[in-house]
Amino acid sequence: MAQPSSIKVVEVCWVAPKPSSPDSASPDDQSLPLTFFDLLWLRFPPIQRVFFYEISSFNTPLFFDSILPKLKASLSLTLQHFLPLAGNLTWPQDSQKPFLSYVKGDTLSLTIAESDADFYHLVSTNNFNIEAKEYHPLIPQLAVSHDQAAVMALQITIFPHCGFSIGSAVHHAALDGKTSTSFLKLWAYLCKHGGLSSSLLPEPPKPCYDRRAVKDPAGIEPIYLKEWLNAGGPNNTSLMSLGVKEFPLDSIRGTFEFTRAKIEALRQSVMAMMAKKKQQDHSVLHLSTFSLTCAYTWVCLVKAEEIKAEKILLVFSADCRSRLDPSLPANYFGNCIAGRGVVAETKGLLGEDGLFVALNAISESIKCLDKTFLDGAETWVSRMLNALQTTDRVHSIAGSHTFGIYEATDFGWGRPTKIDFVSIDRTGAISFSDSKNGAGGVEVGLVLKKHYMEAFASLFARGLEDL
Ligand SMILES: CC(C)(COP(=O)(O)OP(=O)(O)OC[C@H]1O[C@@H](n2cnc3c(N)ncnc32)[C@H](O)[C@@H]1OP(=O)(O)O)[C@@H](O)C(=O)NCCC(=O)NCCSC(=O)CC(=O)O
Repeated sequence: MAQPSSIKVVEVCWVAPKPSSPDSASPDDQSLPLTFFDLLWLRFPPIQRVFFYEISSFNTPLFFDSILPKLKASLSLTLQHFLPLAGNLTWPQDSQKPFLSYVKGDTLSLTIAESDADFYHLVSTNNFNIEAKEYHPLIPQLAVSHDQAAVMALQITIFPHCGFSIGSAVHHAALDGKTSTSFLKLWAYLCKHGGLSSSLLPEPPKPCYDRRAVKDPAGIEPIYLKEWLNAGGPNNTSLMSLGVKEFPLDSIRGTFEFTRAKIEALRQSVMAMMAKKKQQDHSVLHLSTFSLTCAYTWVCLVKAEEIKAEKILLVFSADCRSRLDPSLPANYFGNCIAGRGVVAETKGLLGEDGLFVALNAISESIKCLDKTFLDGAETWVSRMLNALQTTDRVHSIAGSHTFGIYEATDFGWGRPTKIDFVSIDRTGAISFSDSKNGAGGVEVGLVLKKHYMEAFASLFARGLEDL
């Protein structure tokens, strides 16, 4: 394990969105209602991520004289298009429901810190000795009170002679993974290209704030509001996060890669398995990159954790932007995801055909998505609140390999050396992203107790070797 390290806050900056014209002092106020997709996450703790950048000629004067001014100026320009991120989620006493609000003068909190931790230890991927808590000092606090919560906070941490990290904390009621990734993509693009459009690379799209297209004929919104108002006391309009189970303190982080070749080999082996079983209709399984990598990871995890329960639940999100009728644009700002619960018998997952069992369950859920993605949506908040109170292990997926996060977060000093989903140590989720090594690979991240991580690592590697 690493030596204890210390972190020093150098400065807390308040970054304002850049005015759209030199004459205006700051952008106009903006208020945005929450849809039922947003309200689902109202009292969910922040989503936390960290991005590490290694720079060969890095030194502290270079950071303060050149890198930081560019990061700040491009952040201010990006916020011009993402005003709610500089604002707050608020629930005034006289308002029936909370909403997002940006008012003139609102700013985003950007903390600048310096760490003496071993950068190379923090970015290592195959030693399985990064304690989950070692990333916590790299993440800023998101200011939350009963009636107001910051939407986003950022922290840039310098590692002298090595590079820096960018840590983010984001309120999930304001935006989902697709929108938060689009913010990072635009920030990185504007920083790299000095705020100018590049003729070679198109500028990432700006967000769309039109919420009229999100229809709620089933009246899900009042159901969610009632659930939240009754959570933790009657008529409770508090925005404070509800207690989430902490993961054991001795948990460690692990990152695992599926190369494109291994994903293909996995697909071929499943098809061969199906042929052997004389199930000629290959179309019954949805053999996408996601379902294959998700099923494989799930089976390894159930085996590694020696799950004893009779059945085990896996929850993943489906992006509904293109699934709604009429559809929402891909750049729709906010939340537009539906939770999908998949249940499988633990015995089946642990058996010889475990991968097949997992794939079957995941495929079924994905195949009927277009018709049923909002079925049971009225119970999502109550189910989430129940899940918070049970001790049962639920496996879930955070992020998506389709977001292309490694590829699009080069701020001008190269792609990230490592990206991690810090908050999975609280949620116990499996994080998904594109692979650091690119080429169509997928990276999954986990936080587990050390002996489970070692078991998982061995199962993961052995299974792929055998393909
Ligand atoms: C439900 C799904 C997971 C199912 O994924 P699948 O890949 O199995 O299924 P799919 O129908 O999307 O795609 C099937 C195959 O078609 C391809 N495909 C799909 N759409 C395509 C398009 N428009 N053009 C070209 N190809 C396309 C896919 O690449 C895949 O091929 P191939 O086999 O090559 O792959 C996904 O559709 C989805 O919604 N993903 C986004 C989930 C998400 O938003 N997560 C973040 C939650 S928020 C969160 O977690 C917090 C945070 O991140 O901050």
